[in-house]
Amino acid sequence: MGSALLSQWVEGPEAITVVDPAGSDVPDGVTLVTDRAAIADRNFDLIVAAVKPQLIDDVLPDYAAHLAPEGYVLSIAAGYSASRLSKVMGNAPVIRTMPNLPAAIGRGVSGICPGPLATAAHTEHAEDFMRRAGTTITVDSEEKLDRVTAVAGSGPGYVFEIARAYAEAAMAQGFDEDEARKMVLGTIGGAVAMAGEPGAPSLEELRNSVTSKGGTTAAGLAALNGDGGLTTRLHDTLQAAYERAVELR
Ligand SMILES: NC(=O)C1=CN([C@@H]2O[C@H](COP(=O)(O)OP(=O)(O)OC[C@H]3O[C@@H](n4cnc5c(N)ncnc54)[C@H](OP(=O)(O)O)[C@@H]3O)[C@@H](O)[C@H]2O)C=CC1
Ligand SMILES: O=C(O)[C@@H]1CCC=N1
Repeated sequence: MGSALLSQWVEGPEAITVVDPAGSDVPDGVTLVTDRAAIADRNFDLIVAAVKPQLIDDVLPDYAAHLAPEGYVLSIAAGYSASRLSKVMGNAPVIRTMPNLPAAIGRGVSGICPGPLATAAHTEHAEDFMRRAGTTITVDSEEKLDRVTAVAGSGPGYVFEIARAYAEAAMAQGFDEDEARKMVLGTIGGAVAMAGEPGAPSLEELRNSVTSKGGTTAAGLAALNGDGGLTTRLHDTLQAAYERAVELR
């Protein structure tokens, strides 16, 4: 996820340093450091915590001394609370954000939640910074951010899985993989773009506009969600993701 954001942030004017012991590829213009000793005497206006939540306690304390006096920490980690991170970073100002993977093409959706000691200026900076990777929604509690995580952070995973299953079903109808992918992604992309047009009807109205009485869509929809099973499954999906975020706090 860090690389996805980096691909957009690199277009801006800031000098960016990535610390990655594995030495992964970084875009031109970004400084890669594999050993923290290389930045021993440097301070940063912003430190982005982009490791897995389970690694924060081990990794982040080493960076507390590298935060500039007016700086803040921006965490993209799921669940891990801002107050816990602030303590780990020597009582630093923290803002949590929850991006999602289409940030890689500037089409992400990022929740933002100011944490302990974050000033209005920090929040404004975080909003501007995350807007470079797509749209943002600022929420006033971490509880809400963990729900953004369930809906949007993990969301591309659900969408890719739904598209994969849809394509698999298309292949069972006799199409090859390329044909199935073209039809499924074209259909999803076209429908989503139509629903996103300014002044578009509600999602329910749009669904109804495809559904001729006694026709093929009605037959398909009855099988898809006639018993409400899909709706229940999606409620369960978001709840499970939210509960996992709570476990990671
Ligand atoms: N994936 C997603 O769609 C989203 C992820 N997130 C959050 O982003 C964070 C990263 O997740 P994700 O990108 O999926 O995980 P990845 O494992 O792909 O990325 C984590 C990166 O951190 C590197 N790393 C490991 N140890 C260190 C260290 N000591 N110092 C610096 N870098 C280190 C890893 O290197 P190596 O691979 O060599 O171990 C890896 O490149 C998580 O906190 C997650 O909750 C948030 C929103 C969406
Ligand atoms: O699966 C995860 O934990 C991360 C956070 C949201 C998306 N991916």
